[in-house]
Amino acid sequence: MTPDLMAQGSQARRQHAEAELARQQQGSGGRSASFGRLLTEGRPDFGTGVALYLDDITVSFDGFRALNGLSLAVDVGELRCIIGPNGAGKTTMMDVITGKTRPDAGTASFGQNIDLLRLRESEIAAVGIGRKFQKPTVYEQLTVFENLELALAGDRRVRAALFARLSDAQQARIGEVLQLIHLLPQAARPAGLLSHGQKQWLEIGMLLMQDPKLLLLDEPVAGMTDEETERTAELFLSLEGRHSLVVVEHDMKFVDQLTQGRKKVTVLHEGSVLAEGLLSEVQANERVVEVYLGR
Ligand SMILES: Nc1ncnc2c1ncn2[C@@H]1O[C@H](COP(=O)(O)OP(=O)(O)OP(=O)(O)O)[C@@H](O)[C@H]1O
Repeated sequence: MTPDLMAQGSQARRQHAEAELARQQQGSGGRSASFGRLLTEGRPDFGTGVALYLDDITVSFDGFRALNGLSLAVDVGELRCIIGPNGAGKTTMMDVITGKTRPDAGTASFGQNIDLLRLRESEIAAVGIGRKFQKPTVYEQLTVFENLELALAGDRRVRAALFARLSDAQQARIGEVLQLIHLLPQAARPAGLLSHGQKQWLEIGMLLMQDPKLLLLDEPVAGMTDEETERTAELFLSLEGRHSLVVVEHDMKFVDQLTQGRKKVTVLHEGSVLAEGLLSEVQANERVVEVYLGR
């Protein structure tokens, strides 16, 4: 291509871009509307008040249905506890939401616009879904503060994150999270010296550094003392509203602390929802009692 043609081409592109921008500013539809959608791609639209929506999800492992027509909706800011006997499909459900397992059928969306089944695991984390596994995975040699600092980098590139200078806003955010997870006095301690419960809080803090809109927590109080369990309930209650939380848990005392006698609990069994309602209601449900007692 001659320099003249190149210049004409770049001028034409600039004119096209300017015209596109002008059309957008006038609020006209057509191409500008789709251009607008392109720009907001990746941000969940919570306009309907629903954060997570699973519909008729089926996952089979060698013909065995770990999830069998599972449908579930979690509202924006809601704290939802999921209970169910061993093998009910709770972990598989988390795996589907985070892109680790692809279902054979069904739909899964984040907000009303993000199709989770089309995204990779890293993309799902990037749109605002954080997952906490049962076992804490913190950097034992690094201090509590450094662990949170690393989490700011998102992809946990250790060297790059530790050598980058923190802005005032980032330092303030780390301070806020330290306070929230009750680890401010431990900020300079190596994470390896923390108790099991404190490590769990630190990992939750690391997730919070990314400000996820939805947090998935798998048996967060397993192995904690009663006091640590109570503090964890307080922490989750303080997150409710600002984040949606899905908590998979076997400890009914903890579920009771979280639901405060007024929040909905979901019972999974054999890969689908067996019952939904207040904890007292589902505990009185005969079918729920049967599956827990294995009759
Ligand atoms: N990769 C896999 N291959 C074969 N079967 C699997 C696989 N993953 C899960 N399953 C089976 O699917 C069913 C649901 O498992 P899942 O781990 O989701 O249950 P769960 O409710 O999380 O159980 P738990 O409370 O014991 O953690 C179980 O019967 C399990 O053995």
